[in-house]
Amino acid sequence: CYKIAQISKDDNSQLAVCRVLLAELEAHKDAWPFLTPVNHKVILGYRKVIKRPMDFSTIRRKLNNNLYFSLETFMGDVNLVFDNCEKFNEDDSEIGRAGHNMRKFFDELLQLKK
Ligand SMILES: Cn1cc(C(=O)NCCN2CCCC2)ccc1=O
Repeated sequence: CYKIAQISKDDNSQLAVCRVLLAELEAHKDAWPFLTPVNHKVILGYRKVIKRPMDFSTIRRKLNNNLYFSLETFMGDVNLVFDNCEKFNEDDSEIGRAGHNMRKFFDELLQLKK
């Protein structure tokens, strides 16, 4: 029984870390391109180019619906946001730079939480 309790406690503490990390990402000044899903009706070509769209509001919903089982699965979706951004935007563009800044910020957050 103790072992089962121990596993679930770790998951809960890991998920608590995910909530803190997501709140810090959402609060960053360069988070604006990533707060809501990219509107592919407005951003031409996005649906064709980006096979797995992801954004912070979707991550928030998945976290609230208990769809992340570990810090690793949460990190997979956060990195997907930044990988999509690099694929679709020039590095030397406002959104491209925001994506690089946010990825650096996230990597630094993870170092602190270790
Ligand atoms: C991540 N990403 C975002 C966009 C974008 O334009 N987002 C809308 C941003 N607007 C700001 C106020 C309302 C919405 C385009 C390409 C892309 O890769």
